[in-house]
Amino acid sequence: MLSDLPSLVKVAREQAILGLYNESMTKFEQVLTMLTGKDPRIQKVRVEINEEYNAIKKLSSIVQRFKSQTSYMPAPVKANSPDPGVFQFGIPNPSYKAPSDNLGRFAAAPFSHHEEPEEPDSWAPPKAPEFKPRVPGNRQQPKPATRPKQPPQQPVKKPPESKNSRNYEKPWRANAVDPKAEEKSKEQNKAGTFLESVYPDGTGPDLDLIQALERDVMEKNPNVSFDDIADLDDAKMLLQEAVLLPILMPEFFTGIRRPWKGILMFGPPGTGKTMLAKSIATLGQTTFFNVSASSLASKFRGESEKLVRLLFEMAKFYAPSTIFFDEIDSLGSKRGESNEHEASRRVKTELLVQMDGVGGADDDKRRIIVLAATNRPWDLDEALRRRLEKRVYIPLPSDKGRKRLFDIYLSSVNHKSDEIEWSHLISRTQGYSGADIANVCRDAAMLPMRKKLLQLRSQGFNPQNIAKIKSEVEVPVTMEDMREALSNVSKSVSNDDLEKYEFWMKEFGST
Ligand SMILES: Nc1ncnc2c1ncn2[C@@H]1O[C@H](COP(=O)(O)OP(=O)(O)OP(=O)(O)O)[C@@H](O)[C@H]1O
Repeated sequence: MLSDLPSLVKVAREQAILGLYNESMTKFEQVLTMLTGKDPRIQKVRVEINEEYNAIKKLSSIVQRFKSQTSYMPAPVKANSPDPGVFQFGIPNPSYKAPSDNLGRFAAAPFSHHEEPEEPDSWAPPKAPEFKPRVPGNRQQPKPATRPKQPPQQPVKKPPESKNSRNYEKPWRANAVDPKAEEKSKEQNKAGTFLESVYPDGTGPDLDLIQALERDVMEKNPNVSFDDIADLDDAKMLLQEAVLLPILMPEFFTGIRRPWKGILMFGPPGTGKTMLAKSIATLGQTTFFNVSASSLASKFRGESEKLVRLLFEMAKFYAPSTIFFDEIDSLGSKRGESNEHEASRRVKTELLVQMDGVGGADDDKRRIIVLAATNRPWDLDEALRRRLEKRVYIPLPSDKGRKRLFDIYLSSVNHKSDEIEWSHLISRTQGYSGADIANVCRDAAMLPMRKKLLQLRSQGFNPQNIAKIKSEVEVPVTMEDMREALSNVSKSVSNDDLEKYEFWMKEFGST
């Protein structure tokens, strides 16, 4: 991971030189996020990069301020104007709003605990004069016609090789980061949390995002086994081969045999795609990150790209990891308002960049598995589809699968297995998804209680009456209950949709 830093810093500097400050700052932010750990050498580099970042930030805000002058309406120059020559920008447009820092919170106070005076011997950004727009009231006070003073040009000196000066080449020299020490500090970091490694002093600008990821997205142990999932033998086999083997025998999966960048599970809703992702994470003993792609673009609006970046950083930290994007199509398709679309476009771009890094030469990158699921594969953005190299169809359960589903879901309730007409249930539930069958079983298991409650209706629902029926509701589920439940719960997938899945599978699917 650290091996990418020199090139990233180089690009960031070049962008700064070209005046692409926002792009440059984004790169520097990336670098700062990567510079984690308590190793004093890494921290030293971090401080130096942070200084460089702050200098560019300052420069950027000065430029922003200059740009904002274009929002001023040119004022008619009066012949007897008391102050004709100071500024030619005229009267401020009342609707004008100062441009907010479009970098958001990340740039608001990023890693800025090391504000130091700039050192001219290393890298002194040219200082532009501070521009203060005039307010109309100021026109009364005449001022001499003058241009804002330019600061004296500072000669750019070659950085001396002294111990205390900042030399931007130094950190990336071979001996700057000792690989062994890096490995060790990595191990030390792994003892703690990602948050501790990013913010050793417990606070930082992205604290809330990292906490949200750790709280809502990360599951250390999803605890779902293949046995909990009915049917889907082909999908299980394919996922084992595509996901688990590269973790277990990484030396084999190199070159053309490199692991897949991402795996897409597509098919009707409620067929066990999420369960499969969890079971793969459990089997490979990986940390599981369960991300709802639709909430990425809405809930974390404005911060979604950063969230994606942090997500992959976190996944590397806790590697081996499985990142599961549910409803991945929501990142590809256009939706409603224009700003919403823009937000999802940006987050998708970041996702593509991050996915390109998965499976690379870096050990941690190899041990990240990206799984995604969708019920609408035809809505998937092409670029995303290309990265999701393996595309697995998760169909409705077969006859055998439906029998297994009934076994799984009725096993937790008392039922008379001999009296149940299994063949009728199996044929009657043709076209039902796993989730539909779970609903049938739940409904059947609730029926005895519902019937009792109906009897109670006339007497009223009070604690005494409820206590009376408690023992009476624990009766076995019968075939009659199953029939009734079947008439209450319909299938949720249409035949038209099934045809669409088959068609898409033929066109883009993998076997
Ligand atoms: N093959 C299966 N084996 C066991 N349970 C299943 C199976 N398929 C679906 N289920 C049941 O359906 C519920 C929903 O499954 P899951 O969330 O994995 O489906 P999904 O395909 O991810 O659905 P969606 O596309 O709507 O997100 C599960 O909690 C489980 O109760």
